[in-house]
Amino acid sequence: MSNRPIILGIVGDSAAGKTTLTKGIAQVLGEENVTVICTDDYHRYDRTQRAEIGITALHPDCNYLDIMQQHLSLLRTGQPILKPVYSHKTGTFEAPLYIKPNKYVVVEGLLGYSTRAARDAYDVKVYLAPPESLRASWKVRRDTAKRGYSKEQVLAELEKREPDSEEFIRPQRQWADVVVSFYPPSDATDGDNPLLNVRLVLRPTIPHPELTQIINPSNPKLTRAVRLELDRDMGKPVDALEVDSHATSEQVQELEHLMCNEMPNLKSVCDRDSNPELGKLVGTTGEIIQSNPLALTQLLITYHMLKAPQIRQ
Ligand SMILES: Nc1ncnc2c1ncn2[C@@H]1O[C@H](COP(=O)(O)OP(=O)(O)OP(=O)(O)O)[C@@H](O)[C@H]1O
Ligand SMILES: O=C(CO)[C@H](O)[C@H](O)COP(=O)(O)O
Repeated sequence: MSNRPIILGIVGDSAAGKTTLTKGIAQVLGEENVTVICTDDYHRYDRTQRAEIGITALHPDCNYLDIMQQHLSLLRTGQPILKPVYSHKTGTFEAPLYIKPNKYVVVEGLLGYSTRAARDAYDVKVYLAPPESLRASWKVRRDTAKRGYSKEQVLAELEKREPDSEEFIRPQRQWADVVVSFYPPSDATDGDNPLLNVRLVLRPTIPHPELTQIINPSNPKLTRAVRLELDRDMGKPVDALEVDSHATSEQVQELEHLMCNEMPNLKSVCDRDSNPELGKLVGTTGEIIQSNPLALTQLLITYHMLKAPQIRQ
């Protein structure tokens, strides 16, 4: 089918930032063009049952991965699904939802790359890997504010989940085309809420924008806060692009133009005036923060979504 939806996967551990990044991408692509699927809806057991059985939500046996896989295959060919619904508010299941895929589908969750058939459904695969200490602080803040847990409960849950994180979640990093790690700068002074840098691991599994100009020493202005280097990730050679939080808008825009000039469709996205939400984040006290590393991450992923129709079989 030539005009099937383009499917983006965003996988990572709990509170790694999947929903936050998904919202940013959907905003850039136009909410009306995007169907968002959270794979938490494929949990096999509700919260009480999980506690009784002594299984964590991260374990493959705790999820209907076969049904998730079937649904991904249906969405890939543009067909509708009847999706289960899990509520984080109540910890129980609600009535299923009829979902017809839009032009773009973003599938975010814990175990999206855990089977070969599921992995085959995506056009672009992203894995989120913040440092564990940052993820823990995000999880404490989010679960106490929005999911009705105490700080002690969240910390105990993180400890209980660690073996499953190690066995089932983190190995999925190897399947990603892009690994995104937001991290605090080494000289961060802003308590637990510093503006974050980003490191983007670019695997040669999809064609990335031509960015080698960045490592050209004739452009030293760009190399300070924006760096591209050759590296290894899980033993395999990769490019690693780093953008510091103090990169100026001018520096970031130079990088953006390298991407945007290659992709005519992306030009309208790159225009900050028509996309004022690019890189915007809600801070701890509800304040709006502008993050250039986030803006660039959103743009790179959007680049791949827009480019996917040109390279799909
Ligand atoms: N790029 C970021 N910069 C700053 N804070 C972030 C960023 N991404 C996520 N956070 C913080 O981390 C919290 C958890 O993020 P989010 O809800 O997106 O995680 P998730 O991976 O979708 O979690 P879950 O799988 O448990 O639903 C957010 O409420 C936000 O406070
Ligand atoms: O890791 C998670 C992903 O969001 C959740 O904790 C998991 O979905 C279980 O949900 P709950 O915390 O509501 O019991």
